[in-house]
Amino acid sequence: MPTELVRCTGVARTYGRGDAAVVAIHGLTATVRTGELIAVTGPSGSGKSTVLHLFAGLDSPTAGTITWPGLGGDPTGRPGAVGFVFQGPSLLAPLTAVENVALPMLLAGVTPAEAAARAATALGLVDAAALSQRLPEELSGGQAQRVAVARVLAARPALILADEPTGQLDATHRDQIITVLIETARHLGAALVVSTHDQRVATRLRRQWRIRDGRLCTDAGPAPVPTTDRTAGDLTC
Ligand SMILES: Nc1ncnc2c1ncn2[C@@H]1O[C@H](COP(=O)(O)OP(=O)(O)OP(=O)(O)O)[C@@H](O)[C@H]1O
Repeated sequence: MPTELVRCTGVARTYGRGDAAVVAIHGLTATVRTGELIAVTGPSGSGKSTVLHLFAGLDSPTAGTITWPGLGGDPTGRPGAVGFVFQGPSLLAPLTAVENVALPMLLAGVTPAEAAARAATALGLVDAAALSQRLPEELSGGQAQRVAVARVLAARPALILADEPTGQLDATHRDQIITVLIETARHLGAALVVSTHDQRVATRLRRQWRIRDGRLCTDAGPAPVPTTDRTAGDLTC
């Protein structure tokens, strides 16, 4: 029986106030369960990153509620529960690639020896083993993105949130990264939520969510969502 990892009810996120207010997300009622593979697509500025940040507990709703039943509460207080691949640069500048990958595991209490072994394996999975001793400033944007993916994979989270994880990658690495994210999620029994502009990435995932003007919709994509896979009453607009 899949476990509910994230449950959103009537969630809105508004930035700013008054005339300057931007309603990034509204009326979001959705659930993410273990084992689900979800693509979040939509135009630039439609609210994809906001949804992922809310799911991670990195941002808070201005209306509605978010709970994390299967994670035991707000994931920000639980190192390792959620893995987040950020859209922009996120590696810590003073640390080498392998140290960046190992750090979240060390913070979660993994022994240094095991963290080192898992970091090396994860870097290999994203074709970045040869980059392990480089500092972030010595990596290209795409190489840094692959290291950031390795950092999440190695930590073995229950919920993997990836915000445009292939945006800076060539076609070969794009396919490799989405494959390794899917295979790792399946192996862990984790849920994977990927925001992307790239339909070739979106179609690799089983559920398709489309966001338009801050509202979450289903989308008749190449991987249509079976009606039994929906949360009743949500995801329509
Ligand atoms: N910190 C902020 N302050 C004010 N407005 C913001 C802030 N963050 C996001 N927004 C606005 O919220 C809306 C949704 O932004 P979001 O980054 O979630 O979109 P997105 O779909 O991820 O875009 P992209 O595909 O370009 O990354 C946009 O109108 C954006 O300008």
